[in-house]
Amino acid sequence: MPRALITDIDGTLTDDRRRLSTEAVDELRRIIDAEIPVILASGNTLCFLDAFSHMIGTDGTIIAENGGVYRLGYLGEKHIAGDQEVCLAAYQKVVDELRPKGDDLRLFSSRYRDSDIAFSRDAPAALIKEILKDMPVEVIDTGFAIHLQIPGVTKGAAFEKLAAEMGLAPADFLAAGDSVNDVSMLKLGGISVVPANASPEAKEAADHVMERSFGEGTADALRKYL
Ligand SMILES: O=C(O)COP(=O)(O)O
Ligand SMILES: [Mg+2]
Repeated sequence: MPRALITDIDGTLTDDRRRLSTEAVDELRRIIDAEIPVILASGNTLCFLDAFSHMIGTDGTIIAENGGVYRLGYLGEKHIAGDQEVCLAAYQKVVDELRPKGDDLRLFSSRYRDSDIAFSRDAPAALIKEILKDMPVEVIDTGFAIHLQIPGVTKGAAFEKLAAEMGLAPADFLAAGDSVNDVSMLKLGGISVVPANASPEAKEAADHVMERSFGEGTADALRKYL
């Protein structure tokens, strides 16, 4: 049985409007009080995750920017992976191509990002992938934002490094996620679960698809496996 948790946030602990599930928070606090280690893993920024970690009560062990940034505890070294300059050049190429056609592509929290680029879903990811097909970037549509990240910089890659720093193996973890940016960590978890709203790729990568959606489905998984 798992003895640690790694969980995504948007769509896994929240609903589709990013409203946090109080049921999920109650279950997280129960396992935190049982001294079960928790990694928060998100496409959001480090400062978002620091605030979230304090409000939930975890120890600040986080993966941000889909694995572009990760850190053990609040005081651990802030590891930065990838190359934001390459992602920025790719974003500019997309803007040059699509803004004249009226697509907005608003940047999300760019001043607080160290590794990736995230922007609004104002154009289909498939079109953005086509525009960037000759550039060394991954286009990741999480359902909440589109991210540009360097190949190999994933939540799963950061998960392996953080677990080692924690003296644990990925197989010791229950892994919970909802979207394509969680597949790499779902495949590494000892038991992987997704709520009913998860994307097809995430459902494919998971061991169990919960009956309920969003944070309530994840709360059911935490109750069942931790
Ligand atoms: O940042 C996003 O696009 C989605 O965030 P998540 O990884 O917590 O679901
Ligand atoms: Mg998510």
